Amino acid sequence: MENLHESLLIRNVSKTYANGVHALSNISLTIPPGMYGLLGPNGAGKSTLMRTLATLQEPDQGEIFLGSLDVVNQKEEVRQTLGYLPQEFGVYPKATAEELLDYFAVLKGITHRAARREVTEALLRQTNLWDKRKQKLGGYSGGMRQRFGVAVALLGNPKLLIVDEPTAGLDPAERVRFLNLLSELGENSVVILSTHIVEDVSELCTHLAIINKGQILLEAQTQQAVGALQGKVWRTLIEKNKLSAIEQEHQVISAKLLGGRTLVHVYSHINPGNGFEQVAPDLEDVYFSAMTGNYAQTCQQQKSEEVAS
Ligand SMILES: Nc1ncnc2c1ncn2[C@@H]1O[C@H](COP(=O)(O)OP(=O)(O)OP(=O)(O)O)[C@@H](O)[C@H]1O
Repeated sequence: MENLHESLLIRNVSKTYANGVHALSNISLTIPPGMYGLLGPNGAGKSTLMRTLATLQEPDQGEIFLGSLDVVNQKEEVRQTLGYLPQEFGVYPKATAEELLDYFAVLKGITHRAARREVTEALLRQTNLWDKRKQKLGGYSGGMRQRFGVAVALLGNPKLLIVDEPTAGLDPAERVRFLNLLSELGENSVVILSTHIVEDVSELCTHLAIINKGQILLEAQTQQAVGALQGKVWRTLIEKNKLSAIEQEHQVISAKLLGGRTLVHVYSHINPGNGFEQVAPDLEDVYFSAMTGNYAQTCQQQKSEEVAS
């Protein structure tokens, strides 16, 4: 069993906005220490959940516990141990990284000057910004700004670190640097990475949840989720105009352009024939299978096979 007294427990959380959008419908998740991926398309409800966990908005109903802390009713205590890197992270362009981090450290309650110098130096080194500490933030690249955001979020050694869509807009090299930084973060705190980019989760997160239209479609260990599709994913490369025929005959997981043709992945318990070949499943197959409802079918089938044996 996971370490529940260090975990983040989300129980039956719902949120409906004034315009009637059900952003979260009865969400329950158990998030253990370590890297956890919350994966879903635009509008799925990820930011609503992240802002709720970050005590910036309230759910209509439900409970959230970080260890023994009640996140909904003990906001101040939670904020003492929370790091949050929002989707839009604004910085003061005229301040240097060193100045602004020092300022945020004061706000976080690190009032002793020597202690503050030690903490800010350690964080600027950890985020690989030490050499750029005297540069104004207005001149930082997107990736450097995101890493500075992590330095701010890590002030005070948070037990809960929330990172909302961090790699959107980063170039490939900056993205890799940023993901490497996240992967080095302690295993003792809960780190939630909210994203619509499947590779971010597959490269980093031991556990994940897939969310769509305010509902959790899947909550699993990443490796196990991929393993459950073993032997059930088949691919073929076709001309684009054959896709609708394939869609009528098979359960299509995904279809994407590859060198002018269309690479199709389908879900099937048996060899679909017709030039399909079996392919080792990956997290993208899990994601699209969950989105199309095929993943739930896999789990149902596995359960009935277990009962039968
Ligand atoms: N303040 C708000 N008022 C009304 N509706 C909102 C508000 N914030 C979000 N929504 C709606 O709630 C749903 C979930 O939005 P949310 O931003 O949580 O999703 P998301 O998964 O983070 O998507 P994105 O990646 O596009 O930010 C969407 O339909 C969105 O339009």
